[in-house]
Amino acid sequence: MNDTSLTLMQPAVWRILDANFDRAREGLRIIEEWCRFALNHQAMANECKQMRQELGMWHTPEIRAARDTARDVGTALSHPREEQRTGIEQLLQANLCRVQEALRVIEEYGKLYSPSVSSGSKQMRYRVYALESNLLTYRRRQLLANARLYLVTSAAPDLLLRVEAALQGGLTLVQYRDKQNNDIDRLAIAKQMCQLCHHYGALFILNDRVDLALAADADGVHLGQQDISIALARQILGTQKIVGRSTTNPEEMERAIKEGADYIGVGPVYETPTKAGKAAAGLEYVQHAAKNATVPWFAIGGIDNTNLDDVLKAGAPGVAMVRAIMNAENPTHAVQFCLGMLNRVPQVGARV
Ligand SMILES: Cc1ncc(COP(=O)(O)OP(=O)(O)O)c(N)n1
Ligand SMILES: Cc1ncsc1CCOP(=O)(O)O
Ligand SMILES: [Mg+2]
Repeated sequence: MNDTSLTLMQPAVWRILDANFDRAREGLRIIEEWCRFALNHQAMANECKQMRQELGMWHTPEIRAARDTARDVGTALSHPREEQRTGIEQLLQANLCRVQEALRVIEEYGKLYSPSVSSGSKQMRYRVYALESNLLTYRRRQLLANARLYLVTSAAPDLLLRVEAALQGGLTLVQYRDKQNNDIDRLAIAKQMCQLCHHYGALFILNDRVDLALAADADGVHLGQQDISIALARQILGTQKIVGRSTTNPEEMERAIKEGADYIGVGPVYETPTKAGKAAAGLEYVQHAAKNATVPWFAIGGIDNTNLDDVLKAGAPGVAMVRAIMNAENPTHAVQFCLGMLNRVPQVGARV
């Protein structure tokens, strides 16, 4: 490019850089506020702050002087998706994308202005990708730590409608458990259920199958005692996904926690046709877990509104249910009733 065309082009490049320095800083500020005031996460808030300050140093007076908002034809442009935010996940995701796009623009047009700014913007974009992963991971673990009610699904002709009804009741943790369908149907259902859960800000866990959990981009997998190791599950899913393990006695609990389970199932508390042939572990094991579990845990097995109070009195901070919700006439009301009982009992000790 010759000097003349470069000189003619320069103001336009400065305007582009000016707009994108602003976009990147504004987006980072929005994410920083959530990290600071909602998550109380100083490290992530500081990471946003440091990147904003670096962008401020690159945003020179000559670039700012090129601003011409009056003649900016883009100020009148909009899209419905820019106007709506259905939840905090979508708000954060929209601003993370905004920052990443702006940094990509700065990287490209910066090549015509300052190679160091261009390369610096590229490095900063990777920091924003890492921030996005860390934010998502933190959000998953926060949701898991705060979950009191865990729906484990069973076969139903209106499965997704029932799960949605349960989510509308305030459910925040769902496990898709499917012992009948072939893998093609399982994966199709898993992808739909995952999308549904995320729309409601809930976690989606897949039972048994790490491969399908990976393919469906589930938030995690639940492993039984006969399933693969947690280490192998993490090798396949990555370290940012949730891995749960079933336990029926103190030895299995100790082993599950030692191998790094993010949460454990404790049960079956009572015998249940949903898992026929499995002996009940009883309330004694719930009491043992209440005294000894050092990770989030959920009592499971034969629990419904007739015995939930007993399970809570035994010390369970959270419960997993299949029939009590899946077979309920109104899953929304069933979830609301159980959450009402669960939330009346303060969570004893940290669930993290
Ligand atoms: C929360 C929770 N706890 C225990 C189980 C049982 O899982 P598993 O032992 O793998 O048995 P199946 O569910 O595969 O029959 C669970 N699914 N969820
Ligand atoms: C999957 C599983 N693991 C232990 S008990 C159980 C099933 C619980 O089903 P329900 O809540 O209908 O008794
Ligand atoms: Mg299993």
